[in-house]
Amino acid sequence: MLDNLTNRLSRVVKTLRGEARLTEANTQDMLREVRLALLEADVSLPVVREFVSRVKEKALGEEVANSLTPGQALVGVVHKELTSLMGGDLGPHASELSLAQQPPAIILMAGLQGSGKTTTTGKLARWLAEGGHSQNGHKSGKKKVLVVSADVYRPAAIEQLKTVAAQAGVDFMPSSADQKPEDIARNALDFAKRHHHDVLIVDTAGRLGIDEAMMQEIRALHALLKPIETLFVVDAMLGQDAVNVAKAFNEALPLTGVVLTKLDGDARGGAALSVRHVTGKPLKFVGVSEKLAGLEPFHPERMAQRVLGMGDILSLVEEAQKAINVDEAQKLAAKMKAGDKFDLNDFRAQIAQMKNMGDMSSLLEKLPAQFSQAASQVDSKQASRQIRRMEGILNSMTEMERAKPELLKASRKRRIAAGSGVPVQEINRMLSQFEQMQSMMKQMKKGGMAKMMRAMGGMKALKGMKGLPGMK
Ligand SMILES: Nc1nc2c(ncn2[C@@H]2O[C@H](COP(=O)(O)OP(=O)(O)OP(=O)(O)O)[C@@H](O)[C@H]2O)c(=O)[nH]1
Repeated sequence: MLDNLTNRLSRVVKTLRGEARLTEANTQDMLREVRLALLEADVSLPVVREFVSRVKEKALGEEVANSLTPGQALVGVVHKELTSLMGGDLGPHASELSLAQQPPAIILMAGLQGSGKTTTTGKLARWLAEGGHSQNGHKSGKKKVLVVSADVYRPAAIEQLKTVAAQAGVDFMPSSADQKPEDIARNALDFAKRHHHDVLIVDTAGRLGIDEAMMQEIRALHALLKPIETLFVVDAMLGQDAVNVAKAFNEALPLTGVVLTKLDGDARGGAALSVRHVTGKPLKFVGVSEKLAGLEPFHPERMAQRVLGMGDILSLVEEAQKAINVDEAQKLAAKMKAGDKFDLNDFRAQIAQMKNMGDMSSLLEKLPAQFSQAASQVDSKQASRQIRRMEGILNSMTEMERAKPELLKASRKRRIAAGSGVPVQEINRMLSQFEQMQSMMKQMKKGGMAKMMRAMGGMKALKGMKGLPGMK
């Protein structure tokens, strides 16, 4: 469901690295991606518009300014709004079935032909009989369930319900095509009362499209039975059409909830959000297979998390902050391995990567034990300052100069000093340190080098570099 939202958001989170906070400008891309993802998933346009504007409002609001990173803040806002769109705003138990009625609690099933009404009746009966139901978050035990079909137009429908009732292990009330739907309902209710059923589920006739006769019939059944739950069953594959069907049923009947079936198919899932939005009624269940066990209670929060692939995105946010460019890191490592070709251009690239990985202190914390002792003696603030100064120097040099710093004349060094705001002595010191480092590299054993590379930031990005000795 809504796979694209995860993908698109991941991409946006990546581009947000390095941004200090969410602004009108940098959220624009994100909002466009969210919009596209929802439209691709078949969510209807008005719903998309409203959702996007809510995310925008929240993202630019107060809450975000104080949060850790823009990426996290953003995903947080989308998650919250998605939960609310899926029904989280209706309260924590809105998705639960309500059965708190003098038994039998009656559930009326409504929907188009082929939407999965009969199958869902069987699934629901089984689920209740097995004690899957909970009230206010607490399990409420196994139920004695009776099912009946008021579909007098299609005798096969009655047979079908009989079969699923047997599979579900619940009681089935026979009915026949020559009876009136209301008589069937009355008889079933009477039978359920006499036999102390906790729940009576009434399956109704479907039509190929919305027609007035069908609506009247189900309204009459509703008036007679006064069900505590009137569930609208809708096929997720209907896509945009689901909205119109949902609207018609919602106007004809006081629906209490929605069951979205066939979510296991090619359905893009967006219908769920639209239906929820146009009816204002909670999604209570989703059908995820043809089998009787294929029914899942709907949890807005969990579904939103699943849609967002929350774990993945959050770890991606962290990854993005480290912002290690894998290609770059591999190139550098290859050069360091060679030992001699590592010049100031590479050094500059490396500094940029280290900066992206976060401040020095957090970087040092990630070092393995053998390095952390030395690291603890480093003043990380000072180190960060030092790195910034080195970067200033390197940025003031040309690429050619960085490749062959030994050619730098004194007059040129003075100009670099002026350009970077760092005294000439410090430039000289840096250059000679770098020279030492280069010769050290040449001498260093390859295994030792690999170890050092791995230590630098616990570089996940270097994982793929099997070629280096000492690398796993
Ligand atoms: N894959 C999948 N198939 C489902 C699901 N729910 C129902 N189906 C299938 O959808 C088809 C129609 O389901 P029915 O339960 O017969 O539909 P109905 O709404 O009762 O149709 P009528 O009785 O004609 O009004 C059947 O082949 C079911 O097996 C589901 O969640 N997933």
